[in-house]
Amino acid sequence: MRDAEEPATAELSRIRAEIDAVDERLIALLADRFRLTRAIGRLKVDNDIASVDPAREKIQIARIRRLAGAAGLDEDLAETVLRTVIGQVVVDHEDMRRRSADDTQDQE
Ligand SMILES: O=C(O)C(=O)C[C@]1(C(=O)O)C=C[C@@H](O)C=C1
Repeated sequence: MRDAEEPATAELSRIRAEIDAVDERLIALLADRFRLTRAIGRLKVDNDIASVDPAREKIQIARIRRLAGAAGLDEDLAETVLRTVIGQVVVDHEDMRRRSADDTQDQE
């Protein structure tokens, strides 16, 4: 029994190491995305542009669903992940807006 389990344990460890590497890439990509959305947030705050752009989001969701389908990934899952990320971006932009307004008030 023990001998039969060992290859499975080794395979489990090998796959988990691959998962850890993928997670590392995911985090790096997410950090890249937030660096870009922070730049957009700065532009939006400075030019008084709304944080949420529903038309843009509609295009993004349709695109991500298409990409997920082509990659054999559940389209609803892909949409949920993107909506979660975008939701957090909007929170981030609103924080930037609040901080910017506070700074302006402090200077008055
Ligand atoms: O493209 C923008 O205008 C953004 O603010 C970025 C972003 C996104 O995270 O992709 C976030 C909020 C908007 O509603 C749409 C898209």
